[in-house]
Amino acid sequence: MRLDYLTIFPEFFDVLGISLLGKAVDNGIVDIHAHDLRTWTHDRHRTVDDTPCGGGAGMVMKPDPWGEAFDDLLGADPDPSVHVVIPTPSGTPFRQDDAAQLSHADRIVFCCGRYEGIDHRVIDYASEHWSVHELSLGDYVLNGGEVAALAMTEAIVRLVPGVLGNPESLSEESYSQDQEGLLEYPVYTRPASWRGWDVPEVLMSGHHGHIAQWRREQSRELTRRRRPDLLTDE
Ligand SMILES: COC(=O)c1ccnc(N)c1
Repeated sequence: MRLDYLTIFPEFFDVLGISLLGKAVDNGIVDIHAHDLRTWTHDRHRTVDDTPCGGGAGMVMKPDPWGEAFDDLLGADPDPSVHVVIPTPSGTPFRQDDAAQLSHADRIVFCCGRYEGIDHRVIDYASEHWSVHELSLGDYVLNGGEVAALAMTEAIVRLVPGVLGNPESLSEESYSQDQEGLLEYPVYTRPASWRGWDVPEVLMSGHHGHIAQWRREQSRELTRRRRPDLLTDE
């Protein structure tokens, strides 16, 4: 899997060389390239933004640098197997299913906008050539798409075979299919008693059936309280 990041702050993505994702890069499972969008500017000030047509506050990212970056990175031939991800507060919610689908992609290009956003014609042009995903992490605004791109990257890449040491752990996580899309149950480890709080007895019983039932009940109760929208049968 090759991941490209178009951004005016490429140093944001230095962090991807650390920990699990760093190992995935070392093992050749993932190939990461961060690009400074100003590479594709030609004026003395390396300008990437301009005033919004129609007026309004702030600045909009000019289309030209993006188009020239696409030309260099992807060429002009349409290829639906290339996924262009635009992190934006106006995107569709990024969910575990999106991470799962994108974990099968061979190529993902993250376009990290700043200011008031990217000239919409960039998205229109990309949509004619590649598979475009305008995705939001949640109902809040960030200063740029970089932090969101990092979060999406981690959610996606950890699902790629060979990245996680123990793929078994994926099956019991929140939102995983094996968890019926419910929130993950509370977890405990030693000591059995800590500052007056004890590990639930059932988890110390060694009775796998009872433990599995307790965990299912905990997941459903937690989901009912925090995310009733995830409960399909109620
Ligand atoms: C500039 O990007 C954002 O502000 C952003 C991106 C993805 N999700 C969000 N909730 C915000």
